[in-house]
Amino acid sequence: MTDNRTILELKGIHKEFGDLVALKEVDLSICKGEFFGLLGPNGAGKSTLMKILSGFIESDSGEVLIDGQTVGLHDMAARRRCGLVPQEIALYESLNSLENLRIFARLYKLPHKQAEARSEELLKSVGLWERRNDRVKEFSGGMKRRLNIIVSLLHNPDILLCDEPTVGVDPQSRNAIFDFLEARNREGLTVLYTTHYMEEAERLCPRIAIIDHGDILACGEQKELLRKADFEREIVIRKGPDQESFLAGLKQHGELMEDELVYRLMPSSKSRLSEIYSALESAGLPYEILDVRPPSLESLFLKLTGHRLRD
Ligand SMILES: Nc1ncnc2c1ncn2[C@@H]1O[C@H](COP(=O)(O)OP(=O)(O)OP(=O)(O)O)[C@@H](O)[C@H]1O
Repeated sequence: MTDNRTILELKGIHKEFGDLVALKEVDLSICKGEFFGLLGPNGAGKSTLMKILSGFIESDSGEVLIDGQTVGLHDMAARRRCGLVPQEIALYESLNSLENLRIFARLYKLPHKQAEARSEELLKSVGLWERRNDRVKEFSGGMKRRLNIIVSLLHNPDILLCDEPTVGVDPQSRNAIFDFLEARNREGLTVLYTTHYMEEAERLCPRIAIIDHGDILACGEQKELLRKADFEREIVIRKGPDQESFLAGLKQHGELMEDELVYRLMPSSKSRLSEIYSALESAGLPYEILDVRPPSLESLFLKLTGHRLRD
């Protein structure tokens, strides 16, 4: 359950790699108990932000605060408030799952009894207890992902930083991961979840920030962001041969994006659907409306950036 107290705050986090600006003065505020999403395409700066938050790299400028206190790079007590689920699987393949957890428990300096009890509880919670003596290299991708997630929870953090934890996971395992994270979030865990999958942000994260080229372009409740976008629906039109004047006509009604097989028109709120239909009708086939649907995060992203989430 979310309460209104800010648990994690980023103020002006800036990071450059040579000439490349990976993060541009990022400000974000995350409340205790939130499931907050950071949505952006590959290369947007999500992992860089997660690495800064978990103390792997240092920002060039800016501050990270937990419960209002500035966190220094080597402030281990504060860093332990966070657990990081890295994008890459970080496990010892030739060891079994219990041995993996024991190694990480030692790194976290957990007392032995506590570590054993916590490992059992966590392995059971992701359905891997029966497989505790099997070597990780024999695991499916989804099982490795689940183990990767619980490693980051061994020390009972208050904040879980999940960096695209479902990359390469089949839909069934993906749902199991979502259910697991949602259950932990209901128990009070604050989750910061990065993804380039719109569907994941839609399902998991009531509040999101959209990031592109290191820049936070929008931040707020999903519903609010979509309501504020100056379009009420998205119209999907099957592509035909290029007709400059036809396309120019459509552009008068709103933002027009070109996809592989379709155009997506995001009509401004002033545009009338009937005018759009008649423009299409007079252009004749093969232009064809395939779908008229409420705006999605994908169309909002297109509108904000001019390109798709997964270009
Ligand atoms: N150590 C580094 N040295 C140089 N450039 C880097 C380094 N780490 C990241 N970058 C660059 O910074 C930008 C942001 O990368 P980052 O990994 O944070 O993006 P991302 O949103 O996590 O995308 P992905 O999901 O593909 O990892 C990219 O252009 C990337 O090439």
